[in-house]
Amino acid sequence: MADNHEKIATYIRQNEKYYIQRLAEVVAIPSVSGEAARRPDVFRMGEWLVNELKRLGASVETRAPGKQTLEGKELDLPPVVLGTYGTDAKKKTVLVYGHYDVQPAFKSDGWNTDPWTLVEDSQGRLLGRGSTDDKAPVISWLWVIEAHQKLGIDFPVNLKMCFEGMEESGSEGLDEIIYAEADKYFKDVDCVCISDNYWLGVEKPCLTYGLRGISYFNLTVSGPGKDLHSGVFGGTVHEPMTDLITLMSKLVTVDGKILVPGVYDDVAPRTEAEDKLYQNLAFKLDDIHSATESKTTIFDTEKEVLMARWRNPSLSLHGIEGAFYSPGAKTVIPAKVIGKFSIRTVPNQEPAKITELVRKYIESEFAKLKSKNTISVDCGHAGKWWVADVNHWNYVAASKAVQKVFKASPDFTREGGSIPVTLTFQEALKKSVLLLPMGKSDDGAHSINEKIDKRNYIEGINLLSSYLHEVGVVQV
Ligand SMILES: C[C@H](N)C(=O)N[C@@H](Cc1c[nH]cn1)C(=O)O
Ligand SMILES: [Zn+2]
Ligand SMILES: [Zn+2]
Repeated sequence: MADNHEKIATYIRQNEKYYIQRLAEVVAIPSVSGEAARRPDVFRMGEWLVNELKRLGASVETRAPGKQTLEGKELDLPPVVLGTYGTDAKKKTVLVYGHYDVQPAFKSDGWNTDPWTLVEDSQGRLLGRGSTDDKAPVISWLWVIEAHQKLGIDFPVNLKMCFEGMEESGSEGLDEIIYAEADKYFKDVDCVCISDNYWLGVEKPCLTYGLRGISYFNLTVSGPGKDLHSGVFGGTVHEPMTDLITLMSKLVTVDGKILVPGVYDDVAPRTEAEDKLYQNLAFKLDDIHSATESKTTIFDTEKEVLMARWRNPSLSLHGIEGAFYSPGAKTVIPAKVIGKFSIRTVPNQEPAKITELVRKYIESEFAKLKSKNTISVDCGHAGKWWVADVNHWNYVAASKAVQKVFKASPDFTREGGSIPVTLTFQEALKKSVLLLPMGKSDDGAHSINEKIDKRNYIEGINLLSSYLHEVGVVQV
């Protein structure tokens, strides 16, 4: 196996240009799940995966998750792509998951280059929307298959792949498919691996065993029957924006404390064992300063920053639909505005309870305004937090793979982001789920100038391959 590891690693390094060119191909497909106009591109990206899987000899099935209403239009949800490579009863079966949709991106947001054209800069960074989240990790599974074929090396496991196109928009319909297929398509799965998050810092690889959940809210304030002239009607009507901004200002303090009563009640108390976890991690305040390109952190110690990210809930205000936001000076009173905010949830918070607390609080604050406008509060999508057992052989195998590829033992980390399907896999399949990130903390996922470092991409392919080989030799 040692020889195979070296052979594969050498082959992958030699084919760096090919892998970059293939990444450029998929970055050029603007598969934004959150924009109705981009839905055909999400489908196109799904088809790209289907075709590549077929080219590599995998058997491919798709599942249609149904329909959704977005921007007033009824749209088909993009397919869940299911690929199977190998069905040898003597081998372990590894299920890998990733998503082929991406966050929106506009050059005018502040990108230095066109978000849909992969650009390699002088520092070896591969810039483009979806480069790190999650296109490079998803296609890397394909390159692992291809490298084995080119080298004539026996594939170490049976691989089942599940790629979805709605992760950035709440994974609509996916849970139902996983539960329905638990005893069918996913029947023989022994463990699950997801590559869709980031190293804690920029130097050291990590394995991730926990995620926060997310409850995403829409707070709608409606008033006049149409947008109004502020010179004619300003001061005469209750303005939806004024109500909305008043309500949104009551959700969270400037230092991140959530103001919704009861929201902290179910947060798990800290333990001594947990306190020790924060020691000796490869994480410095400089890492968050470079990742945020600022020194705007609320906390001044690494431990407080990590606790805020991993084990405490947070509430972020994201935007206002219907508000005037363009350059210029339009003197409008918007008739209806929708405030968007989300709460990242942690053990042992329950999404249903969080929704009720938020609704009750906003309604009581709105009543105090004595406005004649109307409001509605709804939770657009919610996914639960997840924590895994790091002593499982799945983690041991991944740890050995990291050691082989990076000559370092990984940190064990939790993550502030959310991948709700992680918990679904754990609960529906009753198997260990591992997060094996490829990218770094400063990759700028969801932000402008998103990138993955060339080294992380290329060695990431190696890492996924080594991980499969380590799983292949596990005796249980
Ligand atoms: C961690 C993962 N790569 C990610 O970015 N997840 C998103 C999921 C999401 C949920 N609602 C919208 N997007 C995230 O954590 O924001
Ligand atoms: Zn992602
Ligand atoms: Zn994402």
